Amino acid sequence: MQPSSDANQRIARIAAHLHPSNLQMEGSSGLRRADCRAKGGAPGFKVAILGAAGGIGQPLALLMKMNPLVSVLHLYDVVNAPGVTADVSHMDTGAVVRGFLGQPQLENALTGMDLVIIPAGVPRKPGMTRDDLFKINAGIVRTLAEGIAKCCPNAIVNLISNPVNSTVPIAAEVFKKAGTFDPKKLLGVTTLDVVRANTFVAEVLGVDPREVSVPVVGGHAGVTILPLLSQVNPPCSFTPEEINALTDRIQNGGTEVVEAKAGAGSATLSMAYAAAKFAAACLRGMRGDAGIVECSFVTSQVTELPFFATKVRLGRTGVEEIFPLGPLNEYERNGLEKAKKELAGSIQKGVSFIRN
Ligand SMILES: NC(=O)c1ccc[n+]([C@@H]2O[C@H](COP(=O)([O-])OP(=O)(O)OC[C@H]3O[C@@H](n4cnc5c(N)ncnc54)[C@H](O)[C@@H]3O)[C@@H](O)[C@H]2O)c1
Ligand SMILES: O=C(O)C[C@H](O)C(=O)O
Repeated sequence: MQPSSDANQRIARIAAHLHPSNLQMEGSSGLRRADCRAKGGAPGFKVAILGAAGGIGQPLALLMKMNPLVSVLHLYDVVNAPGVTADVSHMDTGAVVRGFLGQPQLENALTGMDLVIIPAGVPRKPGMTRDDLFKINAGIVRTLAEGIAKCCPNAIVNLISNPVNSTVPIAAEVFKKAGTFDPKKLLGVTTLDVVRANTFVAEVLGVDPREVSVPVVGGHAGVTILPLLSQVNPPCSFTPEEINALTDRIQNGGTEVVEAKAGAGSATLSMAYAAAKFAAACLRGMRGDAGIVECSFVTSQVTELPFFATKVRLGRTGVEEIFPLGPLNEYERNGLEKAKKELAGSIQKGVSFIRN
C-alpha cells in the first residue's frame, strides 16, 4: 500500500529535521514549524537566554525548557547556538525552542520576549577578581542591553554577567539613554549567594537546606556579599567563630569554585540552578502569584546607594516592593559599612562606562 499524502507529509517533516540547516534556527523551516506549535500551544511566557551556549547558559536552557510557565525559549549566543538548540529542543516538554546565532540575529532573538536572562560574558580564572572581568563584560552587557531597549523594552531582565555590581548600573544607564528604563524590571541575580548561604548554614545546623532561608544583602562580590545570619529562618543562633567562618565562606563561595576548577571557569551548575530558581520566581510573580520574595540587586532606596540587594517582592510588573534591611547586629552593621564603600565604587564605574 502507498502511504497517504498525510503520512508523506509527516515523514517529510521528520526527515527535514535530520538536515543540520533545518534545525529550529532563525531562518530555517524548522523554525517556521515551531512557530505554528507556539501559536497553538499552552499559554505561557516567552523567555530568552543570552549566552545560552556557555557554561551557565546550557544547563540554564535545560532547566528553563523544563519550566511549565515557559511557552517559547529563545537561545542566543555568538557561538554554538545551533547545537545547544538542537539538543534542548528534543526534550519532551512544552516550550518551543528557537536558536539565534551571532549579532545579526540578536534583534529577532529578543523581539516579543517577556523575560530575558543574561549569562553572557567571560568567567574568572584563579587569582582574578570579578572586577577584572569588567573590561570585556561591560561592552557585552552594553550591546545586549541596547538590543533589549530596542526590541523588548518591557521585558523583565535577569542579569547574571559579572561584575554584577557594575553590569546592573551599565544596563540601567543604557535603558535610561534609550528612554526605556523601568527600575522594577532590571534585576541583578544574587540568588547563588542565598543558595550557598542556605547550604552552608544548613550544614552547620545539621538540617535540610530546603528548610533554611538566609537573607543575603548588599551586592555580588567579596565583602559586598553580606549574609544576615541574625535573620536566618527558622530562627537560630551561632557562636562568634561560626559567624566569622560562615560569613567568610559565603563571601568567598565563588572563589572556592574558581580555585577548584583550576582555570576551567567559575560556578556554572549551581549558578544555572540559582538562575532557574530566580527566573521561576519572576515568572510566578508575572503570572500574579502572591507572596513571591527573593533577594536581588536592584534600584533601591534602602541605603544611600542607587543600587542594593535586599529581599524584594516580585509581581506582575517585576519588583513590586523592596523590603528594608531589618534589625542588624553590630557585626552586620560593620559589614554593611564595608559593603557600601566597595559597592559605591563599583556602581560608579558602571555608570561612568556609559555616561563618559
Ligand atoms: N551572578 C552570579 O552569581 C554569577 C555566577 C556565576 C557566573 N557568573 C558570571 O556569568 C558569566 C558567564 O559565565 P559562564 O561560566 O557561563 O561563562 P562561559 O564562558 O562558559 O559562557 C559565556 C557565554 O557567553 C557567550 N558570549 C560572549 N559574548 C557574547 C555576546 N556578545 N552575546 C552573547 N553571548 C556572548 C560566550 O560565547 C559563551 O557561550 C561570567 O561573567 C561569570 O562571571 C555570575
Ligand atoms: O565567582 C565568580 O567569579 C562567579 C560567580 O560570581 C560566583 O559567585 O560563583
